[in-house]
Amino acid sequence: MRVPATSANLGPGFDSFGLALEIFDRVRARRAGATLLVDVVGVGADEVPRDASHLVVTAMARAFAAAGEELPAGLQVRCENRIPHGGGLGSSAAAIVAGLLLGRALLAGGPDLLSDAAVLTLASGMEGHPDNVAPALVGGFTVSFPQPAPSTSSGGSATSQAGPDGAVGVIRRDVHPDVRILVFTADQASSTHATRGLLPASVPHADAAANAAAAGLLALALTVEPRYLLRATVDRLHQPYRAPAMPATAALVADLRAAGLAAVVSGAGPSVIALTTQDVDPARWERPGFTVQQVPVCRSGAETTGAGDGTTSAG
Ligand SMILES: Nc1ncnc2c1ncn2[C@@H]1O[C@H](COP(=O)(O)OP(=O)(O)OP(=O)(O)O)[C@@H](O)[C@H]1O
Ligand SMILES: N[C@@H](CCO)C(=O)O
Repeated sequence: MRVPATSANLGPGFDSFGLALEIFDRVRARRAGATLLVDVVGVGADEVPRDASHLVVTAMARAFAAAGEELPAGLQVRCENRIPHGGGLGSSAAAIVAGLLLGRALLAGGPDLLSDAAVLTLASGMEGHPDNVAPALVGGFTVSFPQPAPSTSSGGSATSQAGPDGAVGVIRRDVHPDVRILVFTADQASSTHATRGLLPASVPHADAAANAAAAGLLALALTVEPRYLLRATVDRLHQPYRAPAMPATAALVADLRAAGLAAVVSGAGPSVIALTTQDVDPARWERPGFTVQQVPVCRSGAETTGAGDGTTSAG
């Protein structure tokens, strides 16, 4: 199967907004032999485990467990990775989504046992937030939100909290065709877990209000009114608190914004994306520590292709 990179938050949409990008990890799995074999090539190959603790395998096991089954002992998994690990481009979400979808595909009657909605909720639970896994699954621009539990949905409002099962909903839209995405991939890695620890437990009301206004505007700017992109990508909830841990990222975002480009920290950083309708030469923005390229939005999300021989692949 092939799963896209994703950029989460997009400035003000902390833990909710996400965008799928045409940079792909490709993963294959098949029932074979009597033991688990994990083969990894590409980005991060020297750093990830080759046993059942590999994130793709963990997610496959989670899909089997959700169907009341155990992961088969004999399994071959091959990962060809292009999404940088710890870069803020959704590598862990891609691994989780790949594992859950491959696990479902290898289960007899998998799609009946595990709906797409169930996969989204399982993936969000594993990742800890839905904003990367949602676009990795469905592509495009996504807004994720807590779903009220079915038992409480009648009369529920848009402000309902997540149900007891932590169910997640998603709305997907195509990005306006004039919007181009520049991706500044950082050479350095940064742990999302660590940089979430930099965020305060509470924020000033004025900052929350500013983010609410920007997030609403951004949903419109990305889909119908791109001229508002710069104003819509102001964030006061996470980027200021993370800036001291990634000064080069903060400086790049500031420089791009000063030039009129709607730049934001990608996910938890340290990579950066800029959203623009201008015809920008990426070479003009080359910086030490970053690789810059224009990347199309991935409209399709994760794609699975069964080989019909017990092999399931994405990509
Ligand atoms: N393809 C993969 N295979 C196995 N493990 C992976 C894979 N991708 C990510 N991981 C695990 O997830 C960690 C990175 O996750 P983390 O959430 O910190 O960063 P990210 O997902 O790249 O960035 P962000 O969540 O900000 O978009 C890696 O260090 C590794 O342990
Ligand atoms: N919303 C998450 C995204 C991580 O990719 C965060 O900013 O921590």
